[in-house]
Amino acid sequence: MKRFINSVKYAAKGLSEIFNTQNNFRIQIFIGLLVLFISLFLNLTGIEFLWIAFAVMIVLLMESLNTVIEKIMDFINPEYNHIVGKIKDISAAIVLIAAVFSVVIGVIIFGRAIFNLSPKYGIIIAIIFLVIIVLFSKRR
Ligand SMILES: Nc1ncnc2c1ncn2[C@@H]1O[C@H](COP(=O)(O)OP(=O)(O)OP(=O)(O)O)[C@@H](O)[C@H]1O
Repeated sequence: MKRFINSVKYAAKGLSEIFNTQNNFRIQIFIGLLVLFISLFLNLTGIEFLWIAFAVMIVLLMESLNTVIEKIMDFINPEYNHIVGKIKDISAAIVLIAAVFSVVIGVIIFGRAIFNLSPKYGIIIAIIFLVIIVLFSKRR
């Protein structure tokens, strides 16, 4: 039991490290709180609440992963390095994909609950995102 409590303590230290050093994490927590709070006032189904919770948490998870990767890279190679730059860029891309996924979930669920919008608009956003990746990624 003591070991479990210690693990929770270390995890809490990790969380406060991310919170104190990452501006994006703080913004994502603020937006997440707002989204979760608003969802309480909407007539959502259990599954929709689940997707909203998932959307909020997946961004925080990926931002934490991004922070870990950045810190590892800074530790093993503090100097400017082309490969380090690429790894950090890809790590940032992971967060972006999660964020767009969350927006898609939000548009589908909030769109229906607030504006009676078709879920297809969420899919259209996902299509636009994927098309942008294809169009703007220059092949080398
Ligand atoms: N050591 C490095 N070598 C090459 N490019 C780097 C290096 N460090 C950062 N970069 C470039 O700068 C971008 C931002 O990196 P940085 O580590 O500052 O992340 P950040 O998103 O600003 O996070 P944080 O504010 O938490 O440090 C990277 O995606 C990469 O393109």
